[in-house]
Amino acid sequence: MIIDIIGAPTAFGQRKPGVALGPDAVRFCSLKEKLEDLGHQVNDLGNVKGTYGVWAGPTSVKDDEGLINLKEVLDFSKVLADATDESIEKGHFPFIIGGDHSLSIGSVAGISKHYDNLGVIWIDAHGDINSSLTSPSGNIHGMPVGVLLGEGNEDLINVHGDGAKIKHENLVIVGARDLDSGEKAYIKKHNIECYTMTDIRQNKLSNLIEKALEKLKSCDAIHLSLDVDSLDPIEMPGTGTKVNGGLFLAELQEALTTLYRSGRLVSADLVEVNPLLDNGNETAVKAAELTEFIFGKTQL
Ligand SMILES: NC(=[NH2+])NCCC[C@H](N)C(=O)O
Ligand SMILES: [Mn+2]
Ligand SMILES: [Mn+2]
Repeated sequence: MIIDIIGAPTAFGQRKPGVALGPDAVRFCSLKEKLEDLGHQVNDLGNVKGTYGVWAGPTSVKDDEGLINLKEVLDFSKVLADATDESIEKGHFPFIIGGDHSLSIGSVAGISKHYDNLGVIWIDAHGDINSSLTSPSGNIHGMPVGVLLGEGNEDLINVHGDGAKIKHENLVIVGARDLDSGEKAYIKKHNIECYTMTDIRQNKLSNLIEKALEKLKSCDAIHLSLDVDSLDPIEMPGTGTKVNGGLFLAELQEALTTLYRSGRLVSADLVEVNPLLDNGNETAVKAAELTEFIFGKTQL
């Protein structure tokens, strides 16, 4: 396939410095060469730039709805949506490296324009399914799934086309272990497919990915959104909202192999690598290794 690497160095969706350095930290792990070795053609499109630069900084402000850095997130989302839309339009596979998880508002908006029934597999310790009404923090990186489902701030919902970008039945959350009370209620109310860490320990991750693919069988394409905090902090120390009791690298590699073999992925985000919180560059190195499995690496 033809892969477009799109760096999305946004930090506006949260309040810890460093996550905007994620795209370069991952790309510097010979990412392009690694994917070329797997037989793909790879275009590194560099980093997307919003009007407000990359640093949220201490000037972050809450608006009336309690959202932090709304205008910056909105601006970045629009620019990124144009980039992913264009990549899909060309028949390429956009691979977006973050940056914080608010970037998925834009990346998925651009991709979803091309499909009637885009499925999303969201691998994350968190649900990211808050809205301004339920968010405990005001950080928009805790809200992208909510926004994509059509909840919360209208301007965010209407990025790159009016209204919701995905349907409740086309979403599967995997690896959840730190859901806010409003998120738990929302997931139950809308009957959203959600595999917690307990489910994963009882059933095995790759089996649950098979189940997710079955659940999404009527989708015309699938987008993967991979938050590195889905992995245990022992594996991924360099990320801003760590939660103990997470995935191990080997089981996620196996699950990504299952996803790759399905042939149904059309796009993916890899988010929340923060080099300033890392041990050396360990998290970015492992993120680059995981990326190889998204694109078909085998161990034999
Ligand atoms: N993409 C992430 N790391 N999200 C963390 C969200 C944490 C918390 N649920 C919040 O809404 O503030
Ligand atoms: Mn997330
Ligand atoms: Mn997370």
